[in-house]
Amino acid sequence: MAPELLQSAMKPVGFTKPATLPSRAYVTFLAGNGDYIKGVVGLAKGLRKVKTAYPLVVAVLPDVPEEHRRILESQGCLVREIEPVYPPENQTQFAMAYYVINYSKLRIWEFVEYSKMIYLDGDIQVFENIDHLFDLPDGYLYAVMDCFCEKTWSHTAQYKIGYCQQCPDRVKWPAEMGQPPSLYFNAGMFVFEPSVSTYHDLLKTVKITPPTSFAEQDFLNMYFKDIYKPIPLVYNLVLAMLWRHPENVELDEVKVVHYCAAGSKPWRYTGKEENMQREDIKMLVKKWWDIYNDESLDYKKPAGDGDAEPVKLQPFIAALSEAGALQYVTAPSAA
Ligand SMILES: O=c1ccn([C@@H]2O[C@H](COP(=O)(O)OP(=O)(O)O)[C@@H](O)[C@H]2O)c(=O)[nH]1
Ligand SMILES: OC[C@H]1O[C@H](O[C@@H]2[C@@H](O)[C@H](O)[C@@H](O)[C@H](O)[C@@H]2O)[C@H](O)[C@@H](O)[C@H]1O
Ligand SMILES: [Mn+2]
Repeated sequence: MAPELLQSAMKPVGFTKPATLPSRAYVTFLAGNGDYIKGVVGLAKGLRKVKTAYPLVVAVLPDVPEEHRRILESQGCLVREIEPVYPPENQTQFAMAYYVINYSKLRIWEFVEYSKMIYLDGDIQVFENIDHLFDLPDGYLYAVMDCFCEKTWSHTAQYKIGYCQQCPDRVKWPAEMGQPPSLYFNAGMFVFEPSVSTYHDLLKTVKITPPTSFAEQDFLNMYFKDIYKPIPLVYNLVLAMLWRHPENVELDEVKVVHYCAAGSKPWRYTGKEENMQREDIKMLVKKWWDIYNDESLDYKKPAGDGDAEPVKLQPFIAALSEAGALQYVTAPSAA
């Protein structure tokens, strides 16, 4: 090999990382300048604790302040700004007034640099690794079935007759009311495949779909009705299941907890609302705080992350020096 070639071969070349992006990622959604940032930081640390192999993308609305975005980046999150999505003008009373902003979740279908993503609400915590869900067969949307028993459902026919898909035999769906409702998922957690065509069709459809009380959750259930596949509730424990369907819950088996019951958001927990003094709720809120407060789970930028990774030259240099090799100079470290 010509000397000058040898020379260049010995510099710690800018060993660029492979161009391929991870084709899988977790994604969550953050709006406003309020305290949901704590939920997302907790989620980022929880995913790190379970040693997920994939990054966490945070889709942020323009109203998320720079300071919060920096906090998320300091926790290793990939922050992506999205534009809001508004439902058509409507007189609908959403179950919670702020649900209108949740339509903006639909923007995550445009994150097509990822072939498959797992969406998680910011009020979710992952206590056991669920990376295996990325290996579920393509072509479906996977999510956990919701429960219709909370007061938030009091406007619905199923609530009025006491029907819930979690226990379809307790109160059977009356034949005179036609078919029972299709299986309905909680939109706080789902496995999906970003797609430009689906994204555009979602946005086109949302513009002509009258909004309903559970906002984008109702919309997503309607839109994906034919490809929705239920997965076990261990992947998204909607807390109300603990008092509405305890027979369906094996708490020790639960991998993902969704703090969606009124008063259960750990970062603003007071214990005053109904069911919030339950021992299992207090235990789950403490589990969330233990992760949130664990500094050992803070993101540590890998040494030389993002810089050129010097090629390991020592063995090569040793061999050359034995062969009475030419004088050489190593380039300064990139660090
Ligand atoms: O002020 C808000 C309200 C909601 N969210 C995001 O929207 C998700 C859905 O709202 P929420 O979890 O409160 O609905 P729930 O599951 O409690 O019905 C949250 O988890 C957050 O990721 C947010 O970032 N800021
Ligand atoms: O915007 C609508 C929201 O609807 C869902 O929350 C509901 C649902 O879980 C009900 O079953 C509960 O009774 C209720 O408490 C809870 O808020 C999703 O968790 C959330 O991500 C979001 O889609
Ligand atoms: Mn939620």
